[in-house]
Amino acid sequence: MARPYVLLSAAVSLDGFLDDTGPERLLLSGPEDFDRVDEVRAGSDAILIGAGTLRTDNPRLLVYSAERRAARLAAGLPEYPLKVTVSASGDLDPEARFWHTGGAKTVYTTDKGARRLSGLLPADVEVVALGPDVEWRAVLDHLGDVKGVRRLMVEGGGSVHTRLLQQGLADEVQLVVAPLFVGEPDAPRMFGHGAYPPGRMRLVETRAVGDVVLMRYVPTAPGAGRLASAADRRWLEVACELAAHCPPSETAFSVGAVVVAADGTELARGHSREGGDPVVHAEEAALAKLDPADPRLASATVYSSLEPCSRRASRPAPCARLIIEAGVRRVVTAWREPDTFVASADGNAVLTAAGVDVVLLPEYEDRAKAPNAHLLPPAARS
Ligand SMILES: NC(=O)C1=CN([C@@H]2O[C@H](COP(=O)(O)OP(=O)(O)OC[C@H]3O[C@@H](n4cnc5c(N)ncnc54)[C@H](OP(=O)(O)O)[C@@H]3O)[C@@H](O)[C@H]2O)C=CC1
Ligand SMILES: Nc1c(N[C@@H]2O[C@H](COP(=O)(O)O)[C@@H](O)[C@H]2O)[nH]c(=O)[nH]c1=O
Repeated sequence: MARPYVLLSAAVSLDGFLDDTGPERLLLSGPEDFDRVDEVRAGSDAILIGAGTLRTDNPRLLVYSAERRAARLAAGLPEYPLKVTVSASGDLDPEARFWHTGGAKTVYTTDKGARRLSGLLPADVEVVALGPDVEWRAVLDHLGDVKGVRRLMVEGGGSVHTRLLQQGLADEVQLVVAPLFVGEPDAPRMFGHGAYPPGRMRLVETRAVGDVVLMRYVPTAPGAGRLASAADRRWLEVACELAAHCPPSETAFSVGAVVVAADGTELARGHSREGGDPVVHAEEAALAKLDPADPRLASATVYSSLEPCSRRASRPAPCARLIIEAGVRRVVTAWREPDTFVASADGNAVLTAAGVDVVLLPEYEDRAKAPNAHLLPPAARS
């Protein structure tokens, strides 16, 4: 399962609105920013909007620069990214410009919505019925697994942005603030009410683009239970990067680990053989940096590039036990331990039996394996 990277993109007024209540679409971006948006579109495999935006804005959602379209073709990509919309009701105007411009189009809808749309839309539009409801995880899984979308740009509107962020499914927010006011209480906002991931997002870039300011944020708060969030993927990537920086060894794995509080604060990180200790494991090194009485451990997540060990010769306590004793209730890992040093390692099962939620994200397995390729038989290296 390879879910796409999900980038939320929008422009808001200084008082936080996405649009006004007038009949015309409010242009918040200036020419320079619309050109930047065009560039982001050209770098995406698909562009998604909610049915509300389709009905209100009647957008085309094209890549307007001929050079960018030519570059896509030269790279072996379709001239235009796939256009995607999501509608529970199936209340979509077949005359809308969305259907009659650009390249391929897909609609995600309910079984009921699909019945309503049957025979209405142009024949080349794919209608995907996802059951009684449209679950965002199902949409993203279908886009990744079936449509081969790796990078998805979401261009609103407010309901779609809100749901994706609240469900922990947004990998990045690109928000532009435009120097004007809307001042209408009923105008749509970028984000609505409800429960958002806790804590602070991480600011990764600010840039003036003409008279607007672009801010790029990435999520930090781990997911909950056995469902993986976008932030989980980012932290697991950090663990895999740490694994790549371990002192090399012929007799032990290179592993990276990060301990992250529920609000997205990094509590500690560690890697194999850290600090000149030839046998220390990544999770052990990270947990050793924390006060065992730290109250944040009970709701923290441990990210480890390799399944935590359940048996070891070098030290009495395996990492699965250290994690359980630390009071941590959630572990995210990329790679099940192979039989290289221990037969039938079962750290994930030990953790699960102790009530810890274990999330395995096999799409990161190759990254976790990379610094360990010399320890694996050729067939198991990727
Ligand atoms: N300034 C900017 O950058 C942008 C501004 N906008 C503005 O935003 C406004 C539109 O926002 P909004 O009204 O919130 O509409 P949205 O575009 O967010 O679409 C909401 C609709 O999407 C469908 N939908 C969303 N989630 C689901 C789900 N889980 N299951 C099923 N269907 C789902 C529903 O369609 P259905 O009702 O058919 O069931 C729902 O009504 C417009 O005024 C537009 O101009 C939009 C984009 C960018
Ligand atoms: N108004 C607004 C945006 N609106 C987005 O652009 C879509 C229309 O694109 P197009 O069909 O190419 O004209 C529209 O439906 C909505 O998703 N985007 C922005 O970056 N800045 C803006 O100020």
